[in-house]
Formats: sequence, C-alpha cells, structure tokens
Amino acid sequence: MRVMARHRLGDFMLDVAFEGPEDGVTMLVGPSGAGKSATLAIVAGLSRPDSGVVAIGDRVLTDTAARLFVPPERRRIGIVHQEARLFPHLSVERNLRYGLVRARDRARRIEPDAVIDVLAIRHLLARRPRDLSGGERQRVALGRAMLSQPDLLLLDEPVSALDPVRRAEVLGFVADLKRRFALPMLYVTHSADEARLLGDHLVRIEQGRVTGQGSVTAMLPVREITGEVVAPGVVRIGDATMPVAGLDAPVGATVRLGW
Ligand SMILES: Nc1ncnc2c1ncn2[C@@H]1O[C@H](COP(=O)(O)OP(=O)(O)OP(=O)(O)O)[C@@H](O)[C@H]1O
Repeated sequence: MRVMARHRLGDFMLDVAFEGPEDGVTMLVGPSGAGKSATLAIVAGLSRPDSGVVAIGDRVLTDTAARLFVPPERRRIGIVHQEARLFPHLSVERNLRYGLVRARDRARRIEPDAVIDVLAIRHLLARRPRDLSGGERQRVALGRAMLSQPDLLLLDEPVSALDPVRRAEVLGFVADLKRRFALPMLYVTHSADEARLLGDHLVRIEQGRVTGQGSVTAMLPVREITGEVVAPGVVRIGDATMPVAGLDAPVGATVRLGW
C-alpha cells in the first residue's frame, strides 16, 4: 500500500506520505485532529486529494497527476468503523451476504465459511443486530467487510466504542483474521498498546504530517509493563485490554509482562 496526499480542509493542511506492507497491518496513530480520518477518507476514495497517489500493490486507485480516480465502490476496500453500522432490519446472515453480492464478479479468495469460523459467529447467523452485544456486532461488521473480498481492510478505531473486556475479545479476533488471511490492513488507533498487539508497521501522524514511520518493534521499543487481569486470560494495560496466551493468574491479580 502506498499513500501520498496533499489536501486542504479549511485551515487544516494534510500532507502525508507513507507505505505499508502488502500482507500486514499498518497502524496509523496520532492525537485527535491529526488527520487520521482525513487520510482514511482519501484511501477509501470518499475524498479526492488536491494532489496525490493511492495504490494497493499494482492497483493505482488515485493518481491526480494522471487524472485517475477509482470510485469507492470499485476500490475493493472493506471498512470497519467504530460503530458496526449493520443493517438493522436484516439478519446477521443477510448482513454478511450483502458483502458477498457485491463480490460476485470476483474470484473468491476469502471463503465465507472460513470467515464465519474464525470470527465464531455461526451461532449468530439468524439473529438481528439489535440482539447482539457490541462485540458481536463488531465481529459481524468485520465479517461483512471480509466477505466483500477486499484488497485492503480499513479499520477506523474498531474497538474504541467497546468496554475493556469486549475490546480485548474483538482485538483477538482481528489478530486471528490477520493470521488466517494474508490481507493488508490499515488500522487507526490512539492506543500504542493496540499498535503493539496487532501492528507490523506504524505510521505516526501529527498536525497533518507523518512524523515517523517504521516497523512497530522499531517505533515502539519493548518495555516491561504492569497490567491487571480483568477476565481469565485478559489483561488491562493502560487504556487497552488484550488477551495474553498462557496466562493463568486469577482475575484481579497484577502481572508484569514484557511488551
Ligand atoms: N471538511 C472539513 N473542513 C474543514 N476542516 C476539516 C474538515 N474535515 C476535517 N477537518 C479538520 O481536519 C483536521 C483533521 O481531522 P481528522 O478527522 O482527520 O483527525 P483525526 O486524526 O481523525 O482525529 P480523531 O482522532 O479525533 O478522529 C481537524 O482539525 C479537522 O477539524
């Protein structure tokens, strides 16, 4: 994935350039108002930069110099927002199918059954969104985005509206999707801990500019941190909660982790 964009929004000037791995997770981190959402909108084709290039692998989606602009519905980009935005009148299954219909003209790379199993949502297929928990809704939103056979998944703070335990659970499912399907993801977050858990590459953006980029391990050096066990196998660290494999400390215990 390659993004270069200059774009004026009122008094705000966005001027970013970064690259991310084609089969890993690029974390876009930065404070509120830094330009993360504006960048995502340009990648998704929801906004056309004053000048710039957006490409996923060999597919160029925006190239202002060449007057090339692929409209959002033809970009093969799946988007997951902070709120799931499912169709309330449709069952989970039909919400998932909605993504599939749009993908009917493309070779299937991502098998619906595999996605349903990885996200553990098979038992929810007949339900309506109102009968799901917030975490379940986000898992269905992830499924719907995956079944549209995207070349890129955009995740715009997908767990920040959830309570800490659900947040850890859904983060675990995103990590499973990453492991199971080789698909580039661009993931917006305020949380360095989410970046550590999921990210391969990290792009830091401040006041409309990229102020640093590189591998997550280089950008966020390992440190020892203290967390609290909030559910079996789940630790809260600062503002993030996450699953920790092999953890047998009881709920309420304080644990130290290399991170
Ligand atoms: N249509 C617009 N007109 C004028 N200014 C805009 C417009 N859209 C966004 N901005 C400004 O651009 C800046 C970047 O906004 P953006 O939403 O991309 O930030 P962000 O990093 O996503 O923040 P947050 O983490 O709070 O979501 C902000 O100062 C915002 O007020």
